[in-house]
Amino acid sequence: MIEFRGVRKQFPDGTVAVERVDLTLAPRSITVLVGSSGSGKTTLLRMVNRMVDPSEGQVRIDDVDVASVDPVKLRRSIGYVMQNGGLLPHRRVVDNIATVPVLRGEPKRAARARALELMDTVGLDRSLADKYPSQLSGGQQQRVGVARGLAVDPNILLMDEPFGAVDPIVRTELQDELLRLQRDLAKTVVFVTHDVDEAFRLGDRVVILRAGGVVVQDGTPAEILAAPADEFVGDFIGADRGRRVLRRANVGGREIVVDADGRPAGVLES
Ligand SMILES: Nc1ncnc2c1ncn2[C@@H]1O[C@H](COP(=O)(O)OP(=O)(O)OP(=O)(O)O)[C@@H](O)[C@H]1O
Repeated sequence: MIEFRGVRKQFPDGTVAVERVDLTLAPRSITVLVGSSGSGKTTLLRMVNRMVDPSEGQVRIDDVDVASVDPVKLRRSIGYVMQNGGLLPHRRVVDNIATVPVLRGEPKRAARARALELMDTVGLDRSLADKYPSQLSGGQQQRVGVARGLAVDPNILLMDEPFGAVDPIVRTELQDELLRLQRDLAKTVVFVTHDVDEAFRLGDRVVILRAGGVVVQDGTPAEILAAPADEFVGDFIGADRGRRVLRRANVGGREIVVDADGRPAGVLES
């Protein structure tokens, strides 16, 4: 379980990135932090593995204040997937995946064998193992990033806009893959995005932030859609603009559902 208790972050230049956040994230589920650029999502995420330390408050993992844990040790026990995969360009795919286990002292052969298994897990063909990141497509690179995040067999997986740099079709594939993986692996996932559709698709729970790092709403996608906390949230999720409004329509005696633009969205079961 990850807890943020009265967490605030003010950087030395005076910028307040996170303003007194209290959150408890359920284990083995996906929590998505969503908000526009600069709303403090990345800062909040990085406090979990101490890439950023809070100015006030505490972040606790399973009831231990992370401030009391050696940051290097902490970072090597938590999976971290960043935008563009964050891969080392001069290392082969298999070595990229095995990086942290090797740093932790695992024998190279065992780490490489496990890296190959992880390639299967994330849907990468093993024939790509000896390629360099630049020889892979964007989607394949993101999969390598996910495999690398899983390589230390972490309980917690932090994902910072991991699918931001790929086209919409690949993005949907990667989202499906993450949901499938999560059904099998059941990690505690904290996922950052600025895309509301991605947040609603992936999140068991969604935390909406606004500028200055203030949490404006926190709930399941259904709760947020049913009752946006305020105008800001309504506007942010597109409810106010009618973008998410679905209507019934009757076509040839069968009831279907159409979206705000009149496009068919599905059929209505009685
Ligand atoms: N090291 C730093 N020093 C000063 N200000 C910073 C630092 N890191 C981040 N900030 C500021 O803190 C605020 C929150 O940044 P953060 O990266 O957490 O936002 P974000 O919601 O993740 O944004 P994005 O979606 O653009 O990545 C921004 O105003 C940013 O400019």
